[in-house]
Amino acid sequence: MSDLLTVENLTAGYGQAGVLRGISLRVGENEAVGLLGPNGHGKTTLLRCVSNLHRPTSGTITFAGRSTAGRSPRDLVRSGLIHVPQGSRLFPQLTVEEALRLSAASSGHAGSWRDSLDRVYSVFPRLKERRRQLTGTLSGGERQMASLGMGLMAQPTLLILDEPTLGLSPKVKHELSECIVRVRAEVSSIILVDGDMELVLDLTDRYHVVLHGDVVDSGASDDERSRDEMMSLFLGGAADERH
Ligand SMILES: Nc1ncnc2c1ncn2[C@@H]1O[C@H](COP(=O)(O)OP(=O)(O)OP(=O)(O)O)[C@@H](O)[C@H]1O
Repeated sequence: MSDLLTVENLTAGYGQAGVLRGISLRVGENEAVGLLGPNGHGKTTLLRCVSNLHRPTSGTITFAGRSTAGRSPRDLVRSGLIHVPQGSRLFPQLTVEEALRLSAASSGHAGSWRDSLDRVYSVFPRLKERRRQLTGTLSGGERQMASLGMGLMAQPTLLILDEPTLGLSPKVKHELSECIVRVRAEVSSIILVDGDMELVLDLTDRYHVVLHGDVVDSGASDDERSRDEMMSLFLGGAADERH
């Protein structure tokens, strides 16, 4: 499988505080990769570096065969690297459909918005029902669907989803995860970060555990053996924090 994204020896932080400590990973074409790990260990920072929303201190990132260094987030969006951030904000005064169209236009796909819209509505029937509703009045789950839908409207090759189910009830989470299964059929590759380990493993092919800014464990997501080991890594990492 050829690589769509490679991250090599990446370091990054905020001021004097180092967060990423030489982390490396790769995402293949037609692959969904999950990032797992306790809060505050650098997953979001890594994703922000990949999208050039945060500048790494050292290391290299290659997307679709080209270095991302020095490229604007907008340029990366136009080349198919789409990041749906944690708690992403919508435009509350726009209807669902207006927000979806805006996403197509701002990512350089204004000409094909109708086809994209049909695809998004087939992935998220709930968004079709709500298409004339202002996004500011959507429920939490619907808001997440709209954020993911906006991501799809940008015609991603790599779709980065950071905590899509954060704060959702189990029922809504289940509905959203079914949508993510359908999203997978629409895009080449996905990086998924979520606090729900089972959900991440169910929706991905491979996983990495990120602890203290580095990958400490990786494997196939359907490998039962690793789940227990992962839990102890998590709990060990969280325990380190408290000491
Ligand atoms: N803008 C910022 N300024 C200073 N420190 C930050 C900033 N953003 C994140 N951090 C710190 O960097 C560390 C890593 O945070 P990051 O959000 O990357 O972790 P995470 O693994 O994604 O956690 P979570 O799952 O809680 O989002 C944390 O200690 C966090 O407080």
